[in-house]
Amino acid sequence: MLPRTRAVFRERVSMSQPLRVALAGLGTVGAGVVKLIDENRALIERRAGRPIEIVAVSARDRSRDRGVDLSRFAWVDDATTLAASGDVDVVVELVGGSDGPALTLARDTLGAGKPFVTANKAMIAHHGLELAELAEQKGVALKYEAAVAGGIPVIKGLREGAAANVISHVFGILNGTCNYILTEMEEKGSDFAEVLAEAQRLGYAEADPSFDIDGIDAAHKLSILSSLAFGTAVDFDSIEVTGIRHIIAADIAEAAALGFRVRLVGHGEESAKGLFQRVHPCLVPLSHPLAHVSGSLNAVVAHGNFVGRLFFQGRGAGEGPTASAVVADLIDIARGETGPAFAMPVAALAKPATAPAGDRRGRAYLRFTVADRPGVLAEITAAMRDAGVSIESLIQRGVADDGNVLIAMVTHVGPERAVADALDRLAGSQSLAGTPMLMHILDE
Ligand SMILES: NC(=O)C1=CN([C@@H]2O[C@H](COP(=O)(O)OP(=O)(O)OC[C@H]3O[C@@H](n4cnc5c(N)ncnc54)[C@H](O)[C@@H]3O)[C@@H](O)[C@H]2O)C=CC1
Ligand SMILES: N[C@@H](CC=O)C(=O)O
Ligand code: NA
Repeated sequence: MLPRTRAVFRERVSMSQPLRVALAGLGTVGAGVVKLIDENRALIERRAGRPIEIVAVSARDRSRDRGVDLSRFAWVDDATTLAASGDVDVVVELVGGSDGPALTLARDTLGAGKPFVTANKAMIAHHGLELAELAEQKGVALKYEAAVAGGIPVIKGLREGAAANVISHVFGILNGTCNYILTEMEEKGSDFAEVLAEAQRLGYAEADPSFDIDGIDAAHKLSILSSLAFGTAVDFDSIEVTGIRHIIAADIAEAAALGFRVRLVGHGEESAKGLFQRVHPCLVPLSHPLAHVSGSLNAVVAHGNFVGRLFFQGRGAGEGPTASAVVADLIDIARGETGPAFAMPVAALAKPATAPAGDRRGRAYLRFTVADRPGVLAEITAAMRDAGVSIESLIQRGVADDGNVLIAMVTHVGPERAVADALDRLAGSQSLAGTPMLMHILDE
């Protein structure tokens, strides 16, 4: 054992050495990290207390022009070998995918006792607890600020800033692609497919964009946020997930006529009934701040028992904002941070039961496309009456090109199970020309 003065001296020396970074994945985010470190190098060194230097990179295609000079870095064909390299202090994974090379690299890096940074919410949602345990055993950091809400420092905000609070709710707009699509449809009346293609071009969408539009990406992020907010084990499997695929332009127009905007919202709540988590398109009243979160912006709201309501907003996707979060994690590591990856050590995380959705109360939006004949509206309202659902407002639009009529309504506050019951009563009705659309209303 070194005498104390020599140990302190050795630590000072290593803290003044550059932090040597290996980067796996040079797509939207990876290229952004290279650009950010190049542009803000001097500032980062002052803030981190030591230089942060990329020393090795790996991607599928070596020849692609990414707008950055890669010739100064060692090129590695097999990213999984980066973990074992003696020249690398920390590995950054920006490849994606919950399993495969990303997971191998995470296990190998942490297993080798090196810190690991990732933007990969799919991997953290599915394997975060295992990786966090490994990081704890090895006494190194597992960091993933970019994985939730891109550039917004919401992981830090909940894990550190709000750490002294009991948090009862966390909810927000967690997918930039969906928010961009919904906003463009609302503002320009654009077509869904056309806007999705633009979101892909801008680098917002996942490799498989169905993860975005079917709500899976938002669910990955929600599972992580809930864990941080409530001190519970990450629980992706119990999340109820509905995406935006079935929203039509008329829903957006009717919502606007009724005083709402449509947003994909991830919602986590912990109560005596257990943990409730849902991702679903919601109608958000214009008076609510989330209604004004547009384009690729994300926002997260959390309620703490001492701090009150917190509202985080910023860019949730894209090269610059995501790189900003990745490099912030590197700065923490350069400063010597090694705390638990989640709200507390993995063994201390609670495992609550799943709270039943039907017990919840609220208002709902329902849209029916129906045949234009007498008695149809009466049939729908009778199903509502029989299920105990009270209607607050209702719009019926005239005959469309296909001969159908659109009926949109907002219910009064009531149990969600009653609305589900009304829809069950109408299932198979000859009057309906398509599956009804149900969206809950965000009233908190
Ligand atoms: N694009 C965005 O706005 C955001 C992305 N993320 C996450 O960041 C990660 C990266 O996303 P993007 O940069 O958008 O993806 P991308 O598809 O643009 O880039 C992926 C990169 O990984 C490389 N790659 C693929 N397989 C590889 C392998 N076996 N070995 C080495 N490299 C390999 C590809 O060649 C490419 O350079 C994903 O986990 C994504 O979910 C997180 C927040 C925002
Ligand atoms: N595909 C994601 C990217 C960031 O996480 C999104 O659209 O939000
Ligand atoms: Na973030």
